[in-house]
Parts: sequence; C-alpha cells; structure tokens
Amino acid sequence: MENQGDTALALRARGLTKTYGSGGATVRAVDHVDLDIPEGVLTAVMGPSGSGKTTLVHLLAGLDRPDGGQVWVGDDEITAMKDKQLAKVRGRIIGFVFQGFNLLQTMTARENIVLPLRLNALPADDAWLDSLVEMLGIGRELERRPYEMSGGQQQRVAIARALITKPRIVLADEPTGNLDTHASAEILAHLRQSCRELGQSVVMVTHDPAAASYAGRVLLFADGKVAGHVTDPTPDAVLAGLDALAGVER
Ligand SMILES: Nc1ncnc2c1ncn2[C@@H]1O[C@H](COP(=O)(O)OP(=O)(O)OP(=O)(O)O)[C@@H](O)[C@H]1O
Repeated sequence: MENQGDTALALRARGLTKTYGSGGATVRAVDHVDLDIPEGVLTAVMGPSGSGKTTLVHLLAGLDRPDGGQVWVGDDEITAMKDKQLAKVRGRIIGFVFQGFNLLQTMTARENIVLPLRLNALPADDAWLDSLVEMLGIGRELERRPYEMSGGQQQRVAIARALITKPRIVLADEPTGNLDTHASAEILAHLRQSCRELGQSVVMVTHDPAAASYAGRVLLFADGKVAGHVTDPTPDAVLAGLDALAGVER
C-alpha cells in the first residue's frame, strides 16, 4: 500500500474491488486496490489495455458501485452514500471526462458545456465559460451539435463540460486521445497549472507517455492492481516502467 504521509488526500480507496460477469466467465477488473490520490497533483494512470483503468476511474468518481471496498472523496465516504447524496457530490465536486465523450446529441456544444451548472443549480459564469472556450479553441463550435463536430472537437467540448463547475477533482479517461500534439500539450499544461495554482486534483488515464510526463506521478496499473508508480516522470521513465510491467528487457 502507498503511504503519502501527511499530504491531504483528494481521493482514497481501500480494498476496492469490481468483478464483471458470473459463473466461470468472471473478470476481476479491479482487484483489492488501495490508493491515495494527493490533493493538488496531476496523476496519470497507465497500463495495458484491459487492465482495469476505466473501471478504476469510474469507481473513484462514484459512476459505478464496487462489489467490495471503500472510496473517500476528501473525508466523505462515497461508497456509503445513497444515490441522491452521491449525485450531489459528483455534480459539485467531481468533473468527469468520458472516453466516448457522452455528449448529448440533441444539444449544442454550449448547452452541453453548461448542463452541469443547470443540473446542480449552480450559477452561470460567463467569464469562466469564455476562458475555457478560448483555452480549448472551440469558439466556432459552440452552436454546433456533437454529430456536426470532429472527434477532437467533441473531446474539447467534453473537457469544457467537466471543468465548467470548477470541480475540486477531475477524473478523465484518455482526455487527449483524439487530439493532436499541440492541442494535447495546451490542455495538459492547463490541467497541470490548475493543480499547482488552484489545488485542483486531476486523475487522468492515458496511453501516451508524452501526456503522462505532464503528471506529477504516474500510477502503473496491471491486472486490476497498482503495479508501481513513477514520480516526476519523463516519457522515457514512463516507457521503462511500462516495459518492466510487460517484462520487456531494455
Ligand atoms: N461492463 C462490462 N462487462 C463485462 N466486462 C467488462 C465490462 N467493462 C469492462 N469489462 C472487463 O473488465 C476488464 C477491465 O476493463 P477496463 O475497460 O476497465 O480496462 P482498461 O484498462 O480501461 O482498458 P483500455 O485501456 O482498453 O480502455 C476487461 O477485461 C474488460 O473486458
């Protein structure tokens, strides 16, 4: 188990377990995971396809319920909450960027972005919306619907929607998977800066060692378990960590 000492924690998991299927065809996607995610840090989660990264971040966000174990957001145990209370925490404290974006097709980009404010009875903040739109370069897309946008444009709208409530914690499943190097770099630099300057905590699943190198810490995930971590990662150190997981000699 990891020990973060006295560092304040954004998220904590103990014994977190999720199994899919039944009978002989069960898959333990997340297997008794203990995890401390410090506040104010950009954390990347990397590991082979099918190792359980998406399942992990869904459990940490309370989007899915585990079969065993506990998750705390700050001091509050979300695994002990009823659905209504959990929805409130999710809406106000956590922003989530889904792998498949999950934008509503009947709404424009602008309507999608501000939806979390409406759903959680939070006030509109036009200045913050404008700065997100500028940072993400989606000014021309605002009145379009998702099916009229490219994958990369939809991804940027999904990021804006996750950030519009200024959440304390952002969980993102491959947030730059559809973006070119330049756009990725800009967004990752922004996320890193809001961790450093605003104390925001970001947990990001990525397959890209260059993206992971923006993180303060990389968790290596394999077979549903934390298999190691890399602190202050460089792309080379991340690749070496992944190779070691796969048993590749360098
Ligand atoms: N809804 C589901 N029903 C059944 N099995 C599932 C379900 N979701 C995930 N799994 C299985 O759980 C395991 C972990 O999947 P998960 O999507 O969490 O992995 P991942 O590391 O995010 O993969 P990738 O990098 O390919 O996105 C896989 O074996 C997957 O097939």
